[in-house]
Formats: sequence, C-alpha cells, structure tokens
Amino acid sequence: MPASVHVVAGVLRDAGGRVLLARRPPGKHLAGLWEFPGGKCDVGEAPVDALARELREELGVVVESARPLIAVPHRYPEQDILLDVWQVSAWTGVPHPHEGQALAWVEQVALAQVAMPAADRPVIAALDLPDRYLITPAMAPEALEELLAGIERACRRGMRLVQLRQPHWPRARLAEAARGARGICRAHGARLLLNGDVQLAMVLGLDGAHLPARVAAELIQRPLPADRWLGVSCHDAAELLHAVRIGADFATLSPIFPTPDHEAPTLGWERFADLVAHAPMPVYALGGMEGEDIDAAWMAGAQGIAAIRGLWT
Ligand SMILES: Nc1nc2c([nH]c(=O)n2[C@H]2C[C@H](O)[C@@H](COP(=O)(O)OP(=O)(O)OP(=O)(O)O)O2)c(=O)[nH]1
Ligand SMILES: [Mg+2]
Repeated sequence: MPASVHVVAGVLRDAGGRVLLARRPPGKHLAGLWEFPGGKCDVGEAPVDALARELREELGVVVESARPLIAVPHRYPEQDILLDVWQVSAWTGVPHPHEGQALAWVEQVALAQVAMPAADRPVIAALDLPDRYLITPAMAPEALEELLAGIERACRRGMRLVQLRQPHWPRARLAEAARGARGICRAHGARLLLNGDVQLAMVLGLDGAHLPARVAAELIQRPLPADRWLGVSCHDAAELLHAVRIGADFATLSPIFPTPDHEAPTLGWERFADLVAHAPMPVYALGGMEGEDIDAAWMAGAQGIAAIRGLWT
C-alpha cells in the first residue's frame, strides 16, 4: 500500500466572502469535480511552501498569510490522501486559470450543493463552523434567567455556536431554557445545540444536538437528519472513530489542560495533534481553553476552541 499523498489546498475569498473553486480538468483523478485550488506536496517540502507554490502555479497569486483550517485523511479506491486545507487570509494578484481549469467564486452557503470530491465534505463543515464553541456552565434550575442573560451576553460578544448543557435539570425546565436560548441565538445568527437529548432538540427545532461520549456509544447510526448539526464529546482515538462512524459533523476532544472539575489525564497539544490528524472532521480543543489559545489550537489541527469558563465571561 503506497503511503498517503499529502495534498495542500487554499480557501481564497473575494470581497463578498465568496470562495474560489477550480474545476478538475479531464483526464485527471476526479475529473470534472470542483476543488479548492492546490496540489501535492513535493518530497521534503513544508505544507505552507507547497501551498504558496501551488497557488502561484495554478492561479498566479502570491500567498501573504494563511493558517491551517482542517486536514482530512481520506481513502479513495486509487489512493489515500491527506487533504490539508488552509485559510488564505491575504494574497496578492488576481486569480487566473493558469492550467486551463474553470474557476468560479461560490457563496459559502451554496458549497454543499456543488459537486466536490468526497474528501471535501468535512472541509465544508469546517468552513461553516465558527472557531469558538461555548458550552454553558452548570447552574441550578432556579438560575434560568441568569443562564439566558449569559447566553445573550455571549452572543453579543460574537459567539456563534452555543451548547446548552444542564445535565441535571428536569426535562421540562431544560425545554423552557432551550426555548429561551433558541430565541436569543436566532436573533444573533448563532446556532444552538442541546446537550444529550436529540429528541428534545428536534421537537424544539434547535440547530442540533451534542452528545456525551457514553450516549454516542449506544448509537450505531446518525440520530439526526442531515440538516441538523451533530457534535460528539471525545477523549481518545476510539471515541473519535466512533463519532465518525455515526456521522457526527464535528467533535470536541478533551481535556487539553487541567480544569477545576475534571481529573482525567490531560492530552496536551502534541497528543491532541496526533489524534486529530486521524479524524476526518472538525475537532474543537476542550479543557482549560481561553480565547488566547486559538492560535495554538489551529496549529495543532483544531477547528478552534470549546470552553465553559474561558468563553462565558
Ligand atoms: N487540490 C485539491 N485536490 C483535492 C481536493 N479534494 C480532493 O479529494 N483532492 C484530491 C484530488 C487529487 O487526488 C489530489 C490532488 O492532486 P492533483 O492531481 O491536483 O495534484 P497537483 O495539483 O499537484 O497536480 P499534478 O501535476 O500532480 O497532477 O487530491 C481539493 O479540494 N483540492
Ligand atoms: Mg492541483
């Protein structure tokens, strides 16, 4: 079995936020499908250098600044690849099809409808998800108003993905909180996921659910329709693999650092990076995370950070 081929690709946006796609020419692997511009790393070439070279060769643009978005390991019948996609935040030049390929600027929301290679599916999820994921702190059921006020404040500060987590609340009270949080999140264009209760999330028309590892372990297939988000809490390679098997859209992986209420051994960035490298989906770093950890999280292959305390205040 030949080793997997390392492919780098770039996400370039125009002033309106549309994303640049290129069409794979006839005669090539996956001909006719639309891709993020890029190509194979040369032997010994650093990914960021390969990215700059490929975008210069294929489009004639010069990369000024880029950061890793997601690396997707994928197995095609012909070959295994690692699709290593970067957000190109600054570049110079005007993209031209230097290799005769068709180019198109596509709205982010339309990406899911475009015919793209199978390895690109998690990339579209990664583009759609924000880089910070708020998990609500544990509170007493009497503190519902305080909980909603905190969610409102977080949304005002720009939080766009919120997990409502109150595992010890009576279901009726949780439903009440979810209805309140739903209105707040909608008003701010944020997504609201409910921890642990897929059925309640569906009944209330929330954006999706987030499952603890032990709940996910009971499932053999995706419990939600494709138009909802499914997140899963993971702590090791086996749980990540299971999350992929049940069709999760993303995972959290924890704990990176110690936190006051968890005693589990910590992963640290190195182990985190190892585990994420094998996961074909966006993964948030969780456990002791604060806003300033985002860069380290990106460098370790994360979608971004998830946190309770670190994002609540
Ligand atoms: N550039 C790019 N390649 C992708 C994407 N998704 C995906 O599965 N691939 C696959 C298709 C190919 O098997 C491989 C990229 O190889 P390639 O043939 O384009 O490589 P290259 O640009 O260096 O071109 P070549 O001269 O080696 O033919 O990665 C994507 O979004 N962008
Ligand atoms: Mg190419």
